Amino acid sequence: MSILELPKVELHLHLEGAAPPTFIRGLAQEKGVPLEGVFDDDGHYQYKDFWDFLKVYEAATACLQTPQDFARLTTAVLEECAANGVVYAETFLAPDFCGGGDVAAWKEYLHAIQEAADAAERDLGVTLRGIVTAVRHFGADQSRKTALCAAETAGDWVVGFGMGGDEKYGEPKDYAYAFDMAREAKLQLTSHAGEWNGPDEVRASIRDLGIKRVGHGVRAIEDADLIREIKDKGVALEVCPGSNVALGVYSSWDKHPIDLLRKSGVTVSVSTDDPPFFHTTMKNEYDMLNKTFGWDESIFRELNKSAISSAFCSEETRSEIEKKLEAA
Ligand SMILES: O=c1[nH]cnc2c1ncn2[C@@H]1O[C@H](CO)[C@@H](O)[C@H]1O
Repeated sequence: MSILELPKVELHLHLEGAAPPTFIRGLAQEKGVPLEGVFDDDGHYQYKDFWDFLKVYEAATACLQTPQDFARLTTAVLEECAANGVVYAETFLAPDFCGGGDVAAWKEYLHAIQEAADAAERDLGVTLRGIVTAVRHFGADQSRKTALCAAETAGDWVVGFGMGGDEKYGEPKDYAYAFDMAREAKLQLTSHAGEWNGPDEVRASIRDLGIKRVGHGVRAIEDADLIREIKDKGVALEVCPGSNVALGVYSSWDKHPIDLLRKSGVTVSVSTDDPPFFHTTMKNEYDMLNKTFGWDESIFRELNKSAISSAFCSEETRSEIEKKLEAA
């Protein structure tokens, strides 16, 4: 089987960040929302660096205003996932963009998102689960509101709690209260770390937030003790190589540490992060990993098996997806 056609598991996907540009432009036009500076002349998302990317991301998200808009977004994103052979995805959902952290409003948005996801599972064969996500640069107070939204909707579908955004803002321990609240609600935990900051950020996030997965985490490669700790604790890294190259964390694919991380025995998975922003897809990630590091079918099969084993879903869902992976 061609590696591009393999069934795939994707654990690190921001829902708004996966919005196709045509979808955002259509919605902005419908609602009369100006989108200055969001797109270049060719209609692609444009940004100067990571911090500008965060601003453009938030500007594009401004035209997503109702639960129905998020339902349509979910459908558009899952169509892309299915076209790339993704059979299971976990997506970051930010209550900040879905009612501003108000629990009642969040429940309405979530209901709409879940309905669209159920339809896509039925029609396209792609299973989605949600990770409610705080945005770090919105601050620790806001992260508590987000954690309350997460705790109030924790269950079979909202399976995790996480944090994304600017890791140069504050410190992991500032967000410990939010992560504690989520843990008490039986949510599984992940946080972005070691994308822009170095190994100490990953170490502090594992220690102070009790996370079992790290978003990116790639800069852990700079510290052999940390690599040992990550393996000992069974922490898995959600690696997004195309994102890291597009944003300039690494200057080219051949400088990316994913192959070294895998060879050192760290559990890694592969995701697209915010695919249209980074001109990537899951098929493109596989293609580039194959071309750059010679990853073959057996490595990709191994990768997907270990990704589903570190997924946050129920055991029942996990074994259904495992069957799908084995059947192909
Ligand atoms: O590549 C990334 N690195 C760090 N944070 C990100 C990235 N992509 C998106 N977000 C953050 O996630 C939030 C929504 O889930 C976005 O608001 C953005 O701050």
